[in-house]
Amino acid sequence: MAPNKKIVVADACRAMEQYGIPKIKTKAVMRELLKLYGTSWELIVQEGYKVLIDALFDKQEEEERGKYNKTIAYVGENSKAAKSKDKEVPHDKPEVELPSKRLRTRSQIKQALSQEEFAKSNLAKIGSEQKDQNVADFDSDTELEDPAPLVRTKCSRNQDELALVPMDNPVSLVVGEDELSWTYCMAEATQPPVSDEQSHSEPEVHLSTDRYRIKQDFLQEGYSKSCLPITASKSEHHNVVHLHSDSDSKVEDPEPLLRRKRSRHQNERALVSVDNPVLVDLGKGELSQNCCSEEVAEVTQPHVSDKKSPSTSDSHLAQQYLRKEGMTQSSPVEKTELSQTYPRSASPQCEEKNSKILEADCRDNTCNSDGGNDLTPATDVLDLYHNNSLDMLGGERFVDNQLKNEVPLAVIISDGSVGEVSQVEADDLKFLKTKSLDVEDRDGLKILESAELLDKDKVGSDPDCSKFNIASSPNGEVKIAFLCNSSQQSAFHVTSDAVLQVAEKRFIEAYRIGEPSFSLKKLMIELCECFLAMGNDSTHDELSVSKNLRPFQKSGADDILLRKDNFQGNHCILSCIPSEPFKFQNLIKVLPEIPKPMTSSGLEGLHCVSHSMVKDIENVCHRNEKRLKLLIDLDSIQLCNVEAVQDYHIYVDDIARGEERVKVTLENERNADNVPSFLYISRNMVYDKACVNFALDSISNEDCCICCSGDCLTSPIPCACARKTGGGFAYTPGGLLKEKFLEECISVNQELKGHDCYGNKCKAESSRNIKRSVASKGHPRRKFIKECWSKCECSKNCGNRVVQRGMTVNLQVYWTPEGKGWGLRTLEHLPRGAFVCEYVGEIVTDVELQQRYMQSVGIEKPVYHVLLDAGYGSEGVRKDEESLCLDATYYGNVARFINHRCSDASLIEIPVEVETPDRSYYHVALFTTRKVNAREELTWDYGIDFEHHNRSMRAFRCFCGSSYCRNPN
Ligand SMILES: C[S@@+](CC[C@H](N)C(=O)[O-])C[C@H]1O[C@@H](n2cnc3c(N)ncnc32)[C@H](O)[C@@H]1O
Repeated sequence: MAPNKKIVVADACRAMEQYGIPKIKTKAVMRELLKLYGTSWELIVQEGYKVLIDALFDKQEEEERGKYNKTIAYVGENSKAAKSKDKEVPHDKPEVELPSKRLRTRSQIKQALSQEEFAKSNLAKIGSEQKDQNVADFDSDTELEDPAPLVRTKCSRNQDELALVPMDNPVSLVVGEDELSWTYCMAEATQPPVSDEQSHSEPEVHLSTDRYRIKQDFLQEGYSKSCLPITASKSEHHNVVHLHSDSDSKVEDPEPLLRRKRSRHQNERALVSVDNPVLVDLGKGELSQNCCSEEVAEVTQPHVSDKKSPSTSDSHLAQQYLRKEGMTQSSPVEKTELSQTYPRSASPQCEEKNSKILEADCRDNTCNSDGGNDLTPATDVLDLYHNNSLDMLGGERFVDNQLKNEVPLAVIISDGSVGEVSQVEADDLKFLKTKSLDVEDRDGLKILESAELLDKDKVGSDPDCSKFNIASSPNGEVKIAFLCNSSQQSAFHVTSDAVLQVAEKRFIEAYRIGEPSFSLKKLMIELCECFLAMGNDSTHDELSVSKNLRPFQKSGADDILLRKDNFQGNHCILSCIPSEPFKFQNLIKVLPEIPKPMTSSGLEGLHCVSHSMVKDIENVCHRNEKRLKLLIDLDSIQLCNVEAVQDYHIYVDDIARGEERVKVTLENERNADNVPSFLYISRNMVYDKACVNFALDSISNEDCCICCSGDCLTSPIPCACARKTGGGFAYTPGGLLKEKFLEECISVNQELKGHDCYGNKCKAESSRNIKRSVASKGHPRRKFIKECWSKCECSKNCGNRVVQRGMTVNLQVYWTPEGKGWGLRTLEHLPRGAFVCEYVGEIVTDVELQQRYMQSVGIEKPVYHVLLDAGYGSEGVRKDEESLCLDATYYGNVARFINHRCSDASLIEIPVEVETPDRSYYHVALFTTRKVNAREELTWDYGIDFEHHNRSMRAFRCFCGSSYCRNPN
C-alpha cells in the first residue's frame, strides 16, 4: 500500500532541511509536483529526491531571475531617482546569489546524496524537458566547478578535522572551522565523530602512503605550477590543520623528482619523489614542530585514504625520536628552524615501490623570516631514504631537526636491488656495488652515490649479505653502515681494506680531521666488539665507543655510547650525544673466516682459503701459542687438510735454513715426538780422513771440455764430458734424463739387486765380512753421469750441469703413516727423469763409518749412510781407509729422509762425476723413475739384502707396501 501523501511531503521536507532548504519551500514545490505527477507521485521521491531537488532549484532560479529582472527594471525606471537618492537604491547589495555558487551547491548536494546514482541517473521517466535541464545542470556544474569533487571531509564543528585528500583529481581542500562553514553541506562524513578532547590533543591529517603523493615545495622562484600546493597552517584557536589548495593548479609535471625551495621563515626542505609515494603523517608533534604558516605541500595524486591511516604508529615513532632528541618542546623560534619530519613509511605498498624521500635539513639557524633562505653548502646535502634503509634504522627515520651546526653526517642510499657489480678502483673493490644516482635537481643539487660491499659468494643471490654502505654527498659528507650478524659470536672479519680506505678518506676529507690516529677499521672493530660484548654480557647496558669517534665530536660532547636499547634486532643506532654525527647500522657481517678460538674444530668446513687468509690464521695460531698445520695444495688454494695443532706440534717452513734454492718444509701431522736432529748441509763435507782430490790439476784436458762454449748440449759433436757418459749427454735440453740413459740405469740397478758391489773382489764383502748370496763376478757396471765443471770452458748455464746446481723441487719432510718414520714427499708433480736431490752427508771412510757403527750397537735406529762404491774395481781394489761413504746421520740434507721401497720406487740413485774423475768419490743423485704426483712419497730402492745383516746397513722390517717387497711385514 502506497504511503500517505502527507507523510511523503513531511519526509521530503525533512530531507531537504538537512541541506538548508526551508520546509515551506519544499512544501510549495512538492504541492506542484504532486499535481504534476498525479498518481505517479512516487517518482518524485525516487533516486534521492532528484525530481524534487531539480524542481526546487528551478523554482529558486525562477525567483532569482524574477527578482533580478525586477531589480533591473527598478533601476531603469528609477534611474533618475536613484541618481538623486543613492541611499534608496540597493545596488550595493543585490539579493541575487551568484549563479556559480548556487550551481556548485546544487551539484554538490546531488553528489552528497548519491554521486554514483546521480551520474547514472536517467530522468526520462520524468519528461524529456526536465531531463535535459537536469543533465545540462549537471554538466554545467562539472565544468564550472568541481571536476571531481571527491572530497570526503570528516567535519565536525569545534572539532579537529581529519582530511583525506582524494588523489585522482586534485581538488580544493579546505579544512577548518571557517572553511567548513563555507562548505558546510558539501562534505560527507567518512569518519566517526572525533571527540573534542581527542581532536584538540591530536590533530591529524593523514595522507595515505600508497594513495597520496605529497610533495613539499617552497614559496620561491622555481615553484612549479605543476604542483598543487597545500598550505598547511595551524589554527590560532583550534588544533586544526588548514590545508589550502589551489584548485586551479593541475598536476602537470609527471616527474618533479626533486625540488628544493626555501621558505622565508624557514630553512627546511622536504621533498618527496612523486613517483614514489610516501606517507606523510602530520601529527601534532610534527605539526607543532614542523608546520608553520608557510609550509607548502603538494598533493599530486589524490586518492581516498583508508580511514585509519597506518601512519599513527609512525607518528608515534617520530615523536619518540623527537622526545629522545629533546626536541619535543619547541619554541616559536625553533619552529622556524626545524625541518619537516618524515616518519617511517608504513605502507607495504609503499615499501614495495621503494619510495624515496628526500629530506633536506636545516643547517643554519641564522635563517630568519626576512630571508634566511640562503642555504649553506651543508644544507645542500640531501638525505635520500629508502624503505630498506629505514628498516635498517630500526624504525626511526633520520630526522634532520638539528639545531645550529648540526650537520647530519651523511646519507644512505639503498635501492634494494642488486646492482651491477663493477670494478672500482682496486681489485678488492670488485665486489663493491656502486650506485651513482647522478641525480641533479633543478637547483643543481648533486645527489648521492652509494657503495655496497657484497659478500663475494652471495653477490646477486642474497640481498641480506654482508653490506657495507658508503654514501656521500658532493660536499664530502659520508655515512657508513655495516651489517653485523650478532648470531655469530666469534671473531669478525672487517670488510676489505680497500673499501675501508675509501671510506676513511672520505671521512677525513669531510671533517678535515687532522687526527693521525684515526682509523675507520679500528672504529668498526671497536664497534663490533662492543656489540658482541653487549650481546654476551647482560651486565653491560652501555659501552663507551669514544676513542675513534672522538675526532668527530664537537667540543664538550660526551663520549659516544653504544646503548643496549639502541639495538633493535640486528640493528643498532649509535647515539652520539649531543651532535649525533653518526648513525650506525651494524652492517658488518661477522664472517667465520678467522675461527676463534683456534680449536680442532675451528676450521671444520673450511675448504678453500686464500693466501691472505692463511696468514690470518697463522697469526691467530701464533697468538694462541699454537703451531699451524695448514696443508695447501700449491696448484690451487684448495685446502687439503686443516687441523688445529697442539702446542708441541711442529711446523718448520724450511729445514734447510736457506741452504737450498728452495725451502724444505717439515710437517708433523701425526704428532711425532722424535724430532729429527741433524744439521742440514747442502754439499758433502769431508769428515776427517777421507781423501777426496778436488785439485784442478787432477782433471786432465781429456776429462773436460776446454774447447766448448755456451751450452754443450747444443753442440753437434759431443764434447769430452759427454764421451765419459758413454758418448752422449745424459740430459735433455729440458734438464731431464734422457729416456735411454734412464732405462739403462734402471735396468742395471735391477740386475744389481742382491749385488752389493762390483768386481771380483767385493769391497764390502771383505771389509764388512758380509757373506754374499750372489757372486759379484760378472755383474754389470753402473752407469755414471759426467757433468761439465769448473775446468770446462762451457757456460755455467750449460745443460750438462744439473746436479751441481742443486735441487729445485719443493719437498717436504713428513711423518709417514706406514711406520717408516720420517719420509720425504714432493709438493709438486714431477716428470720422469727429473733430478730431485742429491744424497748429501759427511764423506767418511769405511773405517770411520765402522767406528760410528760400533758406538750405536744395540740401538735401534735408522741408518743414514750410503756406500760410494759404484766405481769399485775401476781403479783397483781400495783399502778400507780409502773406501768412502756418505753418512748423513749428523750432517745431511733432505735425502736422508728418503725411505726404501723394494719395487717401483719413484727414485733411482745415479752416480754423478763432477769435480773429480776419481771414481772413489762421486755424487749420489736421485732422479725420478716415473711421474710422481704432488704429495706422493719419494722412495728409493736401497738395494739392501734383507737376509744378511751387516754393520753398515741394518736390515729392517720393510713397510714399503709394494707387492714385491723383499722383507714384508
Ligand atoms: C735413510 S733412513 C730414512 C729416514 C727414516 N725413515 C727416518 O725416520 O729418519 C733409513 C731408515 O729408515 C727406515 N726405513 C726406510 N725404509 C723403510 C721401509 N720401507 N720400511 C721400514 N723402515 C724403513 C729404516 O730404519 C732405515 O734404516
